[in-house]
Amino acid sequence: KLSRKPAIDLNGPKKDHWLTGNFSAMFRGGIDYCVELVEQYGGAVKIFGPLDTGELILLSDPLALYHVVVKDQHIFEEPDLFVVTNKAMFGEGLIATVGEQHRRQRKLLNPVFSTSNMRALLPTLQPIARKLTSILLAKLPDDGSHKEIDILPWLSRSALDGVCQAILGYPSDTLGATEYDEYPEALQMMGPLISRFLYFRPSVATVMRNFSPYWRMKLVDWITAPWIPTEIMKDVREMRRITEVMDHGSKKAFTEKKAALEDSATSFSSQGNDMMNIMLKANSASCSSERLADTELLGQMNVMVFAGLDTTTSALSRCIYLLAKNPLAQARLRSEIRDAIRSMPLSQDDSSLFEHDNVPLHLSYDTLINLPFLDGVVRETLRLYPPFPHMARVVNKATTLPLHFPVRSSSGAELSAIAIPENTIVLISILAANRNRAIWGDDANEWKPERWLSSTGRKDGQGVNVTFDSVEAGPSAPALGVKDGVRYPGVYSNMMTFLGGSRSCIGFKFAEMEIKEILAALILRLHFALPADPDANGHIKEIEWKLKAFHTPVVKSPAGDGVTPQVPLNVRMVREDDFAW
Ligand code: HEM
Repeated sequence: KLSRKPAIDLNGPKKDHWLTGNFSAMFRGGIDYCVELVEQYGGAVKIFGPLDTGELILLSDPLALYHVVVKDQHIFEEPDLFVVTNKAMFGEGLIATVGEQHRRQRKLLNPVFSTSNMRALLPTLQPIARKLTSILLAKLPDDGSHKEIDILPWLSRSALDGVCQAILGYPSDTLGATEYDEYPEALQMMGPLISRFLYFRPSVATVMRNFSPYWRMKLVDWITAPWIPTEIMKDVREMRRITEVMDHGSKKAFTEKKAALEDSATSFSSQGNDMMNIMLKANSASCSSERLADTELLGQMNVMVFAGLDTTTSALSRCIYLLAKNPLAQARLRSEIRDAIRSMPLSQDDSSLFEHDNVPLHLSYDTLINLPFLDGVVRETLRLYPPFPHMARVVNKATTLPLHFPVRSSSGAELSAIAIPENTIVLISILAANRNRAIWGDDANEWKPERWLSSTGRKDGQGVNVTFDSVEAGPSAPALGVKDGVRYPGVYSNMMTFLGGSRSCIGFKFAEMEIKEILAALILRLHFALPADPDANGHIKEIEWKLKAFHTPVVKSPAGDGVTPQVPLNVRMVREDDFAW
C-alpha cells in the first residue's frame, strides 16, 4: 500500500542502494551524512526507505514540525507498526496507545512528572550517584595515577537503578550486584535486543494484526522451539524469555504496591516517593471515566523503564566523553560544582551529608538544576547529540505542510509548502532541527556549553506546549533557539530532543535531573581523559559513535573491533589543579 502512493514532488538524493534505499548510507555516514543532506536540500528532503517503504520525507523545517507534532498531530500518527509491536512487548503503556486512550493516560500522568515530584525524588537518586562514584574510585590506583575504565556499563547500571527505584519503587541494586536479580537484568537487555529486531518488527506487527492470541502463542512456541538452531532464533528465544521475566516482575511489583496502598487506603499514608506510587494514588483519586485500568498502569511500568534507560545512558555517556575531550570545560564544571557545594548552608545534624574535606555530598534540587555551566553542558550535549536522532510518523490523510524555509521541488521550483500523499512516512530529523544554522547560528554544529550562559531561553519551554507564534525572546539577552520569532516546537529549550506536542517525552525533567545528579557526583571526585596509552601493537583507542537506533559508542579498528558498545576512558582521582580552568 505504501509503495503505491503518488510520488512526492520534492528534491533529494538518489537512491544509494536498491534494497536499503538511503538508509544504509544514513547509518554508515552517521551524523555528518544527515546534516549534509539537510544543508544541501533544506528542511524537507525526499529520501528512499528500505525494501518497499518507497519515498519518505526527512523533515526538519520548524514550521512544518510545528504542524506535525502540535497543530496537525492527528494527521501525523505514530506508525501502526511501532504501536502494535510496543503493545506486544510492553502492554498498554503510553508508547503503545493512540487517540482517546493516549489522551486519557497523558492527562493522568502529566502531573505525576511535575517539578515538585522531581524535587521529592532527588534523594532517591543521590545515593545511586554516590555509590557509582565510590565504585569507580575504589577501582583506581592509590598513587593517584589513572586507570582505563569502560564507563558505559557503570552508567547503564546507575541509570537502571535510578529508573527502577525512582520510577517503579523497585529496590534494584545492579551497581552493587551482590545477588543476581533477573528482573532488572531483563529490563536492561530489552533495549539492545529490540535494536537487533529492527528489521523483524513488520513481521511481528503482521502476526499481531492477523492472529488471535491463541495462535500467536502457538506460533511463538513453534518458532522458539530449541531445536531450531539459527542465531536469529536464539535472539527470538531470548526476547521471549526477557518479555516473560519483565512481565512477571512488573506484575509482582505492581500487585504488591497496589495491595500496600489499599491497606492504607483510609489515610493514604505515604508508601514512598516513587512515581508508580504517585501514579496509583492519582488514579484512585480520579473520576471513574478517566481512571486507568490495571493493565494500563502495568503497561506504564514497562514503558517508563524502556523509554528512560538507554536514552539516559546514551546522554550521560556522551556528556562524560565530551568532557574528557574538553579538559577546560571539565575543569570549569568541576569548579562550579565545588563552589556550589561550599556555599551550601551546612546541616551539622546530618553527618551523612558529609564526606572527607567537610564537603556536603549533595546539592539541593534547585541548586543542581540551576547551576549555569552544568546546565549548559547538559543542554548543549542533548542539542547536538539527541539520543533519538529521528522519529517516524505516518500521514493518515493527504495533506499540505507549510514550510518556514522554502525548498525545491523535483524540477527545481521553489516550494513554500509541500503536498504529502496519504501513507507517506515522515522522518522527524531531531538531529537536523537541533543543528539548523538558520536558528542556532553558524556555529550550530559545534559543542559550546557556554552558548547557554547568556541566554534567556535557558528556562523556556519547561513542560509547556507553547504555540508556534507565541514565543518571544526575553528582554535582555536573546533566547537561544529563537530567530526572528521562529523556534522549534520542542518541550525543552526550543530543541526537538524530547519532541513537542502531546506525544513529547513525559520523563524529560526526570532525565535532566538524573543526568545532572550523576554528572555532578562524578566530575567532583573523578578526572576523565580520552585513552592515550598505546596497546601492544602501538594503537591508541579512538572512540567512534555509530548512528543506529541510538548513537552507539564503539572503539574504532585497529585498536578496537568497531562493534562492541563501550566508552573506555582514562580515569583518576581529582587533584587540586583539576579545578583550574
Ligand atoms: C535523555 C533522555 C531521554 C530522551 C532523549 C527521550 C526522548 C523521547 C522522545 C523523542 C520521545 C517521543 C517518542 C515518540 O514520539 O515516538 C519520548 C517519549 C517518551 N519518553 Fe522519553 N526520553 C528520555 C528519557 C525518558 C525518561 C527518563 C522517561 C521515564 C521516566 C521517559 C519516558 C518517555 C515516555 C513514557 C514517552 C512516551 C510519551 C507518549 O507517547 O506520550 N523518557 N522520549
